[in-house]
Amino acid sequence: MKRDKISVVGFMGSGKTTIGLLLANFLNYFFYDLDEYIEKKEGKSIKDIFADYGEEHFRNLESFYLKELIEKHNKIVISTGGGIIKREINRKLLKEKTFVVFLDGSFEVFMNRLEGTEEKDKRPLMSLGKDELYNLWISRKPLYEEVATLKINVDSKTPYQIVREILDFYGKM
Ligand SMILES: Nc1ncnc2c1ncn2[C@@H]1O[C@H](COP(=O)(O)OP(=O)(O)O)[C@@H](O)[C@H]1O
Ligand SMILES: O=C(O)C1=C[C@@H](OP(=O)(O)O)[C@@H](O)[C@H](O)C1
Ligand SMILES: [Mg+2]
Repeated sequence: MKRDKISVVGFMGSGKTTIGLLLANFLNYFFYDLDEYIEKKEGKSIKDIFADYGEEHFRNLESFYLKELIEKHNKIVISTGGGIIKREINRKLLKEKTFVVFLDGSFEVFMNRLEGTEEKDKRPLMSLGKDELYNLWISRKPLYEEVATLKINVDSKTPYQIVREILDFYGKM
């Protein structure tokens, strides 16, 4: 049976928020960006949650609200945050309940998209050094691969082209 819950995973700057919204519009599905959902529910920005309570607390909220969204809705696209695959329980949920789109690409492309923008300031982990961020990407890559139903390389493609590719595959399922 075709899954009507779609999740979008990938590293910071890969385009999850952008692509998820466009995809949901094409499919006429509900759209939730998990980071935005957490901010709304908690009345606090991601940046402040990290600063005031630390990353572990953010990860607890992330797991809780991912489960809530997946359980509550059908015909939904969920754009996750780049660290969603850190916890096994999240990976299991994504794999079992959603059609997972992994936005793959080059580290340099992702970093260039965020460099010098206010998008960078919103992401607490972007204050890590370049080497640490690169190591994070390398360590997470196999986890994105593990959950992926569909992997798309997003380098030098417009959001519209990426969504077309997803729809081509999803439509044939
Ligand atoms: N395919 C693309 N080509 C060019 N810029 C993109 C593309 N996808 C996203 N962007 C831009 O990159 C930045 C990060 O995108 P975003 O969707 O917030 O990524 P993520 O949610 O994965 O961190 C935004 O400024 C967005 O407009
Ligand atoms: O990679 C991560 O651990 C994070 C990515 C962010 O989301 P985006 O991937 O949408 O930037 C956000 O969830 C938080 O800052 C942590
Ligand atoms: Mg995002």
